[in-house]
Formats: sequence, structure tokens, C-alpha cells
Amino acid sequence: MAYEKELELALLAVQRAAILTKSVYSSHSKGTLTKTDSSPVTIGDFGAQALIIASIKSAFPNDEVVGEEDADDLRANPDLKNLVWDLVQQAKLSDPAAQDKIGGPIKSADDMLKALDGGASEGGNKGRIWALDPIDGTKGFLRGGQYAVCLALMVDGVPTVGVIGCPNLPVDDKAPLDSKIGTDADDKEGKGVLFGAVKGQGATSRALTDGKLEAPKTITMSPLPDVAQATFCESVEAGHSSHGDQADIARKLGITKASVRMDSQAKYCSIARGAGDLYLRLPTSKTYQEKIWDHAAGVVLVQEAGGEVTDAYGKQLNFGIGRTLKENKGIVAAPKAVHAKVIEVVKEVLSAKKD
Ligand SMILES: Nc1ncnc2c1ncn2[C@@H]1O[C@H](COP(=O)(O)OS(=O)(=O)O)[C@@H](OP(=O)(O)O)[C@H]1O
Ligand SMILES: [Mg+2]
Ligand SMILES: [Mg+2]
Ligand SMILES: [Mg+2]
Repeated sequence: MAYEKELELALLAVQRAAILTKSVYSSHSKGTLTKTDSSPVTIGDFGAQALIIASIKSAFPNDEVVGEEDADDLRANPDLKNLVWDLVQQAKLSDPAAQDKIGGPIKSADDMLKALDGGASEGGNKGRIWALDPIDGTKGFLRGGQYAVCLALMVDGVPTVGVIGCPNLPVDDKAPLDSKIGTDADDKEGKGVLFGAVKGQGATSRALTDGKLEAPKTITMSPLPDVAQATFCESVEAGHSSHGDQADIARKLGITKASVRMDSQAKYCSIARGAGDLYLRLPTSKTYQEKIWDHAAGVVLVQEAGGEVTDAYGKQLNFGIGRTLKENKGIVAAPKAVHAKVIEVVKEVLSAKKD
């Protein structure tokens, strides 16, 4: 199968990084800093990015990576660097063969910084470029909500392989998607899912482990004969997507069920496995550009589970023009059969707002 090696590498690399993020999640000190855009970053984000880029470079040294983080803060703060280096050394897959497949341990703190800085690609529509979000939903990670470790391979600007680890989602995909799953998460017994998809080959989920990969299970979106019956997912943070516009859209579609608010690409994962149906992300500002690492993996997953993902105007997402989706505004993900109907209503709501 095409991209078999890339998928396995991505699944194992995300699984190893999740060992690190879980250890930070359950520790009271997360080494949180505030970035220049006022968003938070933790020692978990830095460690997970270093581990995943080291894995990619061990298997595919010529591939580029667009990663959210870089090593500047760690170079400026040796104590913080040492904290991350300790975590990185501790995070290893329990199965030696699996650990070998992703290049073994990072050899030194300097190599760790180099790996962390390996995510500086400017992106583009030529060749193989990975999009990496080491912790998506950092605010959820800090709050005790959902978060996700997200990795996608883009080929000539098209998301082609997508892998997402969700340490706080229930493994059982029949678990009802209620607000508790979104905002009162934990990574204890029965939690932790690893999603994977390759363009043209379908989407899967399996339990997240700390060693070998479990056997995959095919996932699909729920059939949704009547859009009024939909459950829709949206961001927790009101600053990240417009809850007001999303409520108007839901009302116009006849949706009566309450939305499920959850952080991170766990929203894409949930609808891809039929726990929830729609993901609405309406812009809150005219200037914010969505980052490719916040969407690339989730888009492959939803497309391969039978869904369609566009921007809020129904325009195809263009992942091949840099680190952001600057040609697009907002995100709408829905089962193929109802996507056009949802976009029609989204456009109505957006045009009613025009000044
Ligand atoms: N203003 C604004 N508008 C839209 N999106 C923004 C904005 N600011 C940040 N971000 C990005 O949102 C990512 C998290 O998205 P979520 O859907 O998980 O948001 S939320 O935390 O549930 O509200 C989050 O990803 P992480 O930084 O990886 O957590 C950000 O990249
Ligand atoms: Mg961030
Ligand atoms: Mg993110
Ligand atoms: Mg992030």
C-alpha cells in the first residue's frame, strides 16, 4: 500500500510523543510560557515536537517539516531546556522494535534543540512536507480538557497521511459525545485513541499504547439523513471560533441538540468516528489566519471517513501556500451528503452580518 511506511512512522512517533505529553498532563508543573501571540506553550509542546521531528528525520531525512514550535525559548532558558531534556529521555516506546523504527532515542540535548528547530519549513506545494502540531489545544491541555498530538504528511500541498493521538478521548467510539468528554477530560483507564488515515485508503482508530501498535479498526462518519438531527462540535474558546454565528447556523438548520465544545482536532476525530456530525469553526476576526498544523491531519481523517471539509464559504482549503491557510476563512466539516446544505446556511448567516 502507498504510504505504508509513512503511516507507521507517524503512528509510532505520535504514540511516543503522547507518552511525554501524558506525563506532563498529569504533573502539576507544566512549564508554561506565553508566546508573542499571547497563546500558551508548555514543556509538553517542546518535548513532543522534538521527539516527532527526530522520528521523521530518522526515516525520511529529506522531508521538510512545518512545526508550530521552535527552540528559541529553550536556548534562552537552560533550566527549561534541562526540564524538557529530562522528559525527552524518559519518553520511549516499551517495544524495542517499535522504538527502533522511529530512530531510537535522541542522543543529546543539542540534538533535541536541533530537532525542535527542524519545523521551520515555509511550506508550499512542492514535494513532501509534514505539518506538526505537537500539542493542539494547549489551552485544553492546561485546563484539563481535550488535546491532541497531530501529524500530517502533505504531498505537493495535499494532506495525504494524517495521524492524531487523543490521550483524553474514550477508546470506545460508541461512548456518547457529551459535554463532559469535551471539558472534563481525563486520561485514566479506557482513555486514549490513535487515529490514522491515508488518502484513498480510509480512516482507522485504535487504542493509544506505550509500545506496539494495536490492530486498527475502520471508522466512518455517521449517516445523517436529516441535518436537523446533527450534533455539532465547536471550540471551547470563544476567541477561536464564533459561538454566536455557530448557534445561528445550527438554529437555521433546525438543530436542537446542544453543541459539544472541545479543544483541539479531537473535534475532527470525533465526527470522523460518528461521535458527533459537524464541526463548525466560524472566524472571530478578519485578520486571523488558520495554521496548517491545526487542520491538515484532521482533514485527511474526516475526508477518509466520508466527510467533506472546506472553509466557511465552501472553498477548498489550500494547504500549499505556506504555514497558514491564508486564502481561507473558517472551517466547515460535515458528512458529504449534507455539506452543501450546511454551507448554504453558513453563507446566509455570514452575509447577514456584512457591514
Ligand atoms: N484567534 C484565533 N482564532 C482561531 N484559532 C486560534 C486563534 N488563536 C489561536 N488559535 C488556534 O486554535 C488552536 C486550538 O483550536 P481549538 O479549536 O482547540 O480552540 S479551543 O482551544 O477549543 O478554543 C490553537 O492551537 P494550539 O496553539 O496548538 O493549541 C491555535 O493555533
Ligand atoms: Mg499553540
Ligand atoms: Mg493547534
Ligand atoms: Mg499546538
